[in-house]
Amino acid sequence: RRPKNFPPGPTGLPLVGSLLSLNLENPLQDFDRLRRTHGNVFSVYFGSEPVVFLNGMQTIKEALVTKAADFSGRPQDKLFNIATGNKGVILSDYGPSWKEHRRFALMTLRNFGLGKKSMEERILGEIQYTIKTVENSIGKLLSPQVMFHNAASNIICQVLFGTRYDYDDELIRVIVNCFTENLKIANGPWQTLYDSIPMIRNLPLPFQKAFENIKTCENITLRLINEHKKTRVPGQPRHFVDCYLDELDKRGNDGSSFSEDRLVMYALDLHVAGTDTTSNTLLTGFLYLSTHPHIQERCQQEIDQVLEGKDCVSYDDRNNMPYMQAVIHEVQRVSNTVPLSVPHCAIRDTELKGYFIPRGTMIIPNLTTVMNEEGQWKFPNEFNPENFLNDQGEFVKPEAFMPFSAGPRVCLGEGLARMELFLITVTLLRKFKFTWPEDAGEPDYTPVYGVTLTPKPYKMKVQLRAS
Ligand code: HEM
Repeated sequence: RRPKNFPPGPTGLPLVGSLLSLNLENPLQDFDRLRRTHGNVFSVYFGSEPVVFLNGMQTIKEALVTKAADFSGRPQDKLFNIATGNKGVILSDYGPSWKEHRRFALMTLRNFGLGKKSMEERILGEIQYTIKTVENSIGKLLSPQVMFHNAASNIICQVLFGTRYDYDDELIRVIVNCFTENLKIANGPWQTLYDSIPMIRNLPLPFQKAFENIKTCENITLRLINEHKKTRVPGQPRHFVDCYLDELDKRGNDGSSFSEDRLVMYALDLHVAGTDTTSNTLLTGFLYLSTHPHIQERCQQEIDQVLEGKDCVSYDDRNNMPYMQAVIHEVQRVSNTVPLSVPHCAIRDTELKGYFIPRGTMIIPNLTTVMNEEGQWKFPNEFNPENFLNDQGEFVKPEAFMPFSAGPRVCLGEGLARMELFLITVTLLRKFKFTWPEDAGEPDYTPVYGVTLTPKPYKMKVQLRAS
């Protein structure tokens, strides 16, 4: 039974709650239906645990920004908290250790202390390999899935370890396999069963694979970190790992939460958070660009004009490319890459929109309901860069643009992700023309549901543009 004045929602059954009435393959439509019945704040029982859903820009901002001190926790004692030993940053609860680590990453990623090579150079370096892959497909069909996945993964590896890996490298293959399997577990019934029925946690059921996968990734990352320790010069960091080791030296035994043990999980967290998200957004982008030739051509006109005489694009060029900026933001809006954000948790007893929310309640901000919210967008249900342009053709960002969520937990890699999306899209559009194959039938824009939304596999035709 719901606590008094708790957000309304469907009646559940003992033990399973409402799970049997949700389409677990893709519950987004069910959540939409519940919103229409119960309003912007409703609750659903996942097993015996009540979970509160937040919908629409106004409600989500009120919770995550205005009442940030009440809503910025993370649920604890769940499968992935236990499997990661709570040592990363994504699932770490609101508190000094999360705050210190978050601040450190933001500072380091903002180019302070990453060594001689800036973030931009690292991205542009990796793009050369992407160009080669596309060049090999000129006049043929290109399946961009693996290419974008590797580009995003390698950019993070460049930031973390100053290294890139060949596309068929064994180490990357193992890590990617572990991530993919764990994302599937994170999104499937075994995680729910583990979380809601504690007495089955030690049984040899499929969720044990999540523990094995994390151990495998930890061992690989630990080996890499140990190799870097042999060649590092203290005070001259080459990458994120060196910066962290310098920070450890500086702190000594000051009782802070920094430790080598923590670094391993931290590096893995950044890798997992930065790979599928960015690559799925790029995949969605090129699906729309290859099926909307007039939008692609208008981007190319702007790119040619602004970059005339320049060897390669720089991130600053975005300020002279309002149309390109609008297209990339529109791609992020329609790709809705992280549809349900990462679950939050109420840090103390609180209230929202007149409802009582007890401490420890799991909170899910449904970002999907903001990305296509009626009244917030000129064209909420179509792919149209006009959503980000004013009458003078200038780039404007509506308040409802929040694919990275909002508040103190807002995506820590937002700056890096935006730089990647801009530099990769502009470089590829400048050099190549992408078209939808005549015999491929109508494009299917419906994504495959998961922790991140993925476009269905597709192929595009590639031609070299006249220089
Ligand atoms: C298009 C790409 C990306 C999208 C759409 C995206 C989206 C998100 C979202 C929605 C969250 C949850 C925020 C919340 O809890 O309310 C998040 C968290 C996070 N993201 Fe991203 N992200 C992207 C790229 C990246 C990259 C490249 C990195 C790596 C540097 C990264 C690192 C993180 C981390 C560490 C968190 C957890 C932050 C915390 O709990 O304090 N993300 N991201």
